[in-house]
Amino acid sequence: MIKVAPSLLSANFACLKDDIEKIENGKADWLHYDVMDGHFVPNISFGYSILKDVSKVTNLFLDVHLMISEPQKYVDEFIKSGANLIVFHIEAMENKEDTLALIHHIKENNVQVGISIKPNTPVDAIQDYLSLLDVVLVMSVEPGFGGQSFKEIALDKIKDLATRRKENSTHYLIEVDGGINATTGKQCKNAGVDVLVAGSYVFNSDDYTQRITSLK
Ligand SMILES: O=C(CO)[C@@H](O)[C@H](O)COP(=O)(O)O
Ligand SMILES: [Co+2]
Repeated sequence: MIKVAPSLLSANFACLKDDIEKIENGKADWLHYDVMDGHFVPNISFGYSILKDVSKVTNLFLDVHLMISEPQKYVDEFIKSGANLIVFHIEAMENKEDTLALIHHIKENNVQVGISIKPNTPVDAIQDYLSLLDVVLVMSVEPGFGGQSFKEIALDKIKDLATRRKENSTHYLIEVDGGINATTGKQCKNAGVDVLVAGSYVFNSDDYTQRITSLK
């Protein structure tokens, strides 16, 4: 069964607790938490203090998507604030040594680890890390904003990641993020995705449960 991870970026920040309860009651599997620093991406969202408060009002698995430069500098704060999964961008890393150190650091803290790739980054850029990852996050929009249109290039990457996983007996989940609705969600499902992130499709609706169900 596919997992659905509503992105809190499209929630009403003045009533976060209510919106979180609604998606939890609506059978969301994960809560996707988008962190933006105004440097790696041209937008600013929320950081670890809000994550800490969020973690106190939900039992949902907290999927933290770090769209920040130098993720190694801040990762401990997100670990302390209740992240269950930390996903960082390969484009934010300077070299292989730092990338491996960050992966191992997150794992040693008993938090799951993922790497994300932007639409123009090939799967080959993360080939060396695939066996170490719990999640690969394929961006189907340029990171930075909710409400954009799905880029089809993500479908080939999902298929490619599913093939590589089979060939190499690795275990990562394939997650897709950006422009997901019932139609694009189905395309991703057919390509072999495991986790659908959906922001505006879920939260710009009067019935979150119906939207989550339609993705499953
Ligand atoms: O990481 C991001 C955007 O950078 C996402 O998680 C968005 O928040 C998804 O929003 P929709 O495209 O589903 O509206
Ligand atoms: Co995201």
